[in-house]
This record gives sequence, structure tokens and C-alpha cells, in this order.
Amino acid sequence: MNHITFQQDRELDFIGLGRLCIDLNANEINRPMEETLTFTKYVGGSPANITIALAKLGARTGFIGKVSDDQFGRFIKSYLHKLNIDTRNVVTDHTGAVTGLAFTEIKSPTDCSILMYRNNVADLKLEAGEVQEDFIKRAKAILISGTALASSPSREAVFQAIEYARKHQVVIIFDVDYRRWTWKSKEETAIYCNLVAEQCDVIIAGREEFDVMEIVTGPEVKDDSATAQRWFERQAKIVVVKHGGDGSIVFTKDGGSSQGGIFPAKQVIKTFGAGDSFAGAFIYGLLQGWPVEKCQEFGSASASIVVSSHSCSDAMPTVEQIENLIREHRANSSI
Ligand SMILES: Nc1ncnc2c1ncn2[C@@H]1O[C@H](COP(=O)(O)OP(=O)(O)O)[C@@H](O)[C@H]1O
Ligand SMILES: O=C(O)C[C@@H](O)[C@H](O)C(=O)COP(=O)(O)O
Repeated sequence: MNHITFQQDRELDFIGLGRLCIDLNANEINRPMEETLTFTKYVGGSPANITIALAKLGARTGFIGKVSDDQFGRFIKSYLHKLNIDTRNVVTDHTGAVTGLAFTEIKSPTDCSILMYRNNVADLKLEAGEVQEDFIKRAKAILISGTALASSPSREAVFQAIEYARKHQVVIIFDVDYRRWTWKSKEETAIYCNLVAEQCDVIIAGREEFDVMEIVTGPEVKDDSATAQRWFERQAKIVVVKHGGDGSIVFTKDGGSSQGGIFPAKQVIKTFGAGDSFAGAFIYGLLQGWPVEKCQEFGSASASIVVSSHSCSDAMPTVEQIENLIREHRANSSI
């Protein structure tokens, strides 16, 4: 029991909506970008990573997005096919738009940053008329990535998807996924993210992301419990506040909360990807009907595996890998 009721008669467990991009992760780790010579190419984009995480855990998944009509767009689509992610609503752009690129700089395990190239990107060109109602109604849950709200027409496509999801009782999950380069101002981010969050059943964001959303609404004092309460007065049943290496707190509408720590990684390679792997495994747990504490533990263990790896998407773990890590951790803690 976890406060979320999924419609059981659905062909798909989960649909991700938003960007399908490329991550170019520095091969020479512990160096600044200026001195980096080579990169490895992976499928990336936060909602893509989350959907890939769920697919690797065995969920039946699909995606709504737009890719460029070039080698990168084709690489992304074929990667999704290999993981059995339904791409019937992944549209190909024909206006000359490009794939967003995220170059990652791994200066040290704790000092990582991302250089994003996002001019004229295909993902933000998804139009409301391209979102298929018939596809959304086949799913138990849909994830909205906040970055898809950064400009039109993708912004309207999100609102269209939410309309269809609500009409067909598809659980709506919002990952705020704030990438400041994509937005004109924090106020713009706050206004659109708040408009979406008030229609969502599950909201997942870092403390700093909630702070951005609270610029226009308050409160002045930043408090996780007060933040969650504000969304429980709307549609939300679960609010997750992420705190990086300090773990996370999951709040539920009935007044419950669960403070979760992390699974310390043996070797942290980089910190990005933690949020996406956490979200993927957490949502997987919700779909299984697990209590939120178990979903949170599963998410944290998944994040620990991804921060120990070079990639985000490729490194998303299987159920067995996560269970092994949790078992190992318990065995070590009881020594
Ligand atoms: N260095 C780390 N080692 C192990 N787990 C981590 C680490 N950093 C984050 N996590 C886990 O991943 C979750 C999400 O991380 P966070 O950094 O808050 O998200 P985001 O990547 O979206 O900013 C945390 O709540 C925690 O469980
Ligand atoms: O989201 C992007 O466009 C880049 C991602 O693919 C990248 O790997 C990343 O930053 C992961 O984000 P996080 O999980 O929020 O740390």
C-alpha cells in the first residue's frame, strides 16, 4: 500500500515524456573539460534515463518525445527499441532541429558539472497535436519532465498530455528536473512548474528545485514538510524531496514521512544520474504496490549503483543488482 492506485487493465506500466538526448561523458575522469580529450556517447536526457531505468527493471514502458532526423535521432530510437520501450509516439522532426547534447565534466567524484548544448533542439519542438491520446490511455502512469515546459510548443504538449492522462485515470508523476540553461528566468520556471505540479499525483524534486518553485508562491522559510503540505492541498498523494548525498524524505498525504539515507558507494565516479536512477527505481516500487519506505530504499540503492558507473542510461541496474546491493549492505551493517 503506497497511496497510489494504478489502473490495472493497462498494456503499459509507464510512459516518459520529454527529452531524448545524448550524453557525452568524459573518459578522462578527474580532469577539467578544457583538458578532456575523449568522450563516450550514451542515450541521455532525464526522462529518457528514468524510462530506461524502468525498462531495465522489467516494467513495460513507452515514450512521448521528438528526435532529430539524423544519426543521433536514429541512434536514440534504436536504443529504445532494443530495450522494448514503445516508440510509437516518438516523433521525428523535419525542420532541421538537432539533438540536445550534454557534455559531462568529471573533475572529481564530488565536483561534476554538465555543459549542455540545447539550441534548436528537437525535444522542445514536440507539438500538442502530436501527443497521442490513444497511447496515453494504455498506461498506468506518465512522467512529466519539467524541462519539457521550458518553451513552446513542447510546453503546450505537456498540458495536452496531462489532459489526456487525467481523462483516462493515468497516474501523473512530475520530476521537476530543473536545468537553468533551458529557461529565461527562475520566475518563468516557477510559474509553469507550479501549474503542472498542482495536477500531479506524485512530485519528485530536489530541495533547490522546490526553492525555485517557491520563488513566486513562498513560503519564505524553506521547510520540506511545509512544501509537501502545499501540494497535498492540491492533487498530490506523495511528495519526494531529494537531498543529494544526504538522502531524501518521502511525504505522504496521510501525514506520514520517511527519512531515507544513502547506500555509500565503494567508488563514486560522478554524481549526476543519481536523481534519474533514484526516480526510476522509486516509481518501479510504486508500481509494485510497495510501501514508500521500500520504494525509497530501492531508489537509493539504484542511485548508488549509477554513481559508481561511468554512464547514466547504460548503468541503470536490474532488480537483481539492486537486491544484491541491499542484501550486502544489510549483511555488513549487522556485523
Ligand atoms: N554520492 C551518492 N552516493 C550514493 N547515493 C547518492 C549519492 N548522491 C545521491 N544519492 C542518492 O540519489 C538520490 C537523488 O540524488 P540527488 O543528487 O538529490 O538527485 P539529482 O541527481 O536529481 O540532483 C539521493 O536521495 C540519494 O538516495
Ligand atoms: O538530463 C540530461 O539531459 C542529462 C542527463 O542525461 C545526465 O546524465 C544527467 O544530468 C542526469 O541527471 P540527474 O539524474 O538529475 O543527476
